[in-house]
Amino acid sequence: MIAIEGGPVVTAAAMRAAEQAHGDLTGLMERAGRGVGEAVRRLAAGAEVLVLCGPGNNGGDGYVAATYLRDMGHRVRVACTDVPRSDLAKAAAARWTGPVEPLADVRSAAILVDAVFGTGLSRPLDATIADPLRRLVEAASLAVAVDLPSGVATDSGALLVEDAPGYALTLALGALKPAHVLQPAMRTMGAIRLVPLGLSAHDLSGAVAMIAPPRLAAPDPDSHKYSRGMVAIVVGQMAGAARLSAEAALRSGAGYAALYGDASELGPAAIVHRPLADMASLDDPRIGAIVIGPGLGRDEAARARLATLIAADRHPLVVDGDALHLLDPATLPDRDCPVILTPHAGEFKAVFGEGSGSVIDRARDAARATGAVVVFKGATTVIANRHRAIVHPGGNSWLSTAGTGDVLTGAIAAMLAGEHGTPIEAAAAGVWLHAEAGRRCGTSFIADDLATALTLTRASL
Ligand SMILES: NC(=O)C1=CN([C@@H]2O[C@H](COP(=O)(O)OP(=O)(O)OC[C@H]3O[C@@H](n4cnc5c(N)ncnc54)[C@H](OP(=O)(O)O)[C@@H]3O)[C@@H](O)[C@H]2O)[C@@H](O)CC1
Ligand SMILES: Nc1ncnc2c1ncn2[C@@H]1O[C@H](COP(=O)(O)OP(=O)(O)O)[C@@H](O)[C@H]1O
Ligand SMILES: [K+]
Repeated sequence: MIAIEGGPVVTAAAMRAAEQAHGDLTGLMERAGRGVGEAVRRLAAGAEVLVLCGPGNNGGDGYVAATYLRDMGHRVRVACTDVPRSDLAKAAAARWTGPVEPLADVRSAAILVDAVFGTGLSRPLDATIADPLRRLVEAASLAVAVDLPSGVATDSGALLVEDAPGYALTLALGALKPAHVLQPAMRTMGAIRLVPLGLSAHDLSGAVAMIAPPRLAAPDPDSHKYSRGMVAIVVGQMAGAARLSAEAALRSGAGYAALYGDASELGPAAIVHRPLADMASLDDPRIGAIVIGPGLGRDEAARARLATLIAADRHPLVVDGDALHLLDPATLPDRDCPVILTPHAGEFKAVFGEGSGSVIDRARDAARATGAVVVFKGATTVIANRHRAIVHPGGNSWLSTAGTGDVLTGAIAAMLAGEHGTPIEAAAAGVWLHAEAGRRCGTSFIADDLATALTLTRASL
């Protein structure tokens, strides 16, 4: 089992293609089943294991794992939902010489290994499988899913079973699949670990990757406040939101954060306040990124300011909150300066409509249509540009409190202004810092605490 940070996230079809490109299908199943067997053996500590096998290759992995456990002298029983149907599963089942019990009334065991369905699940589970599976998972003291919990749709993360039971551990085979990073599937999986199968990075070269911690260097010895990145924030009707973004930008490492507009002088004294008589005030070439949207309001003045900034095309932009409701996405593709859009689900729908597929698919489609970096926020956050996507599978659900999105906007703007990588890398760095600050904040914190925590989060890198 190896770390999964930065690794690929691969759809069912791409996984099958990688398997074909590899060629040695028997070898892959051997490695998968053995990897599962080794992990289960370590965790089972001698307790009896029940392996449930389905008709396809997921079931084949189960037969290989059961055979390995038996050969190691472990107490193991096998039950099946159906006879093996794929050639690989037939060959694997033939090497299991013990009894195979029918699923319906099989006795539970302390350790349950679910190898019923993996990436080949094609429709909802019917009750003849779902009911005994749920009973056995719930009766086990440790339930382990092989590749995916049976009942989880690989590419969308949807649940194709009612009252899906919860597993302690899911052993992803070869690579993570979208369901390993998407809700509601993820909440049923317990800890997720990867069993490497030796598939080449080239064969797995999906365009979607798990987020990894950013590499953020300390300021150069000769750095000054502007070289560290200057962030300008357009203030609208609710100045508090803009202040949160400004504080987050500074605590993420920006050297200078200025609020442009009518803001009260509340908040950290380090935040600079400037009037916004006309948009020419934002022509300052030292500005590295402009934030527009947090607390902006949706009146005509706000709409005009956004349109002016987009048309001017003079600075990188981070467009959030209210500005997303005022945005005409058709104005984006021809810009030279990067644009990062940070919608939550409601804002995403307002700009791009419902879209189709998973949040990964929808974010990628939006990025392709606009040329912008799209940060689709939610329990899982997807950061996409025209060519690739980076997924943050969330973490602390206490982030669901007002103002945390404004903090994220500031963190992303700081990374963009500080030129921490390409725009998609800057956006991903901001998302990572924000989530890690959220993890450090624990429970029932407020957005102000989250902004404060960014300083120590940055220090941890
Ligand atoms: N890719 C790789 O690199 C590697 C992949 N490996 C493993 O292969 C797994 C994928 O195997 P797979 O393609 O055979 O699909 P799998 O999940 O076993 O199910 C297909 C079977 O289930 C059936 N079926 C489907 N839904 C059903 C339902 N609701 N109710 C009832 N039946 C249903 C379906 O029947 P059908 O839809 O045709 O009627 C078919 O018979 C993957 O997750 C991993 O574990 C590793 O071994 C090695 C490396
Ligand atoms: N359940 C959750 N789990 C993890 N992160 C979450 C959850 N809910 C919200 N977040 C994160 O919190 C932030 C909320 O942003 P947003 O909805 O724009 O809030 P606001 O508009 O109040 O600032 C986003 O970064 C989002 O990814
Ligand atoms: K499974």
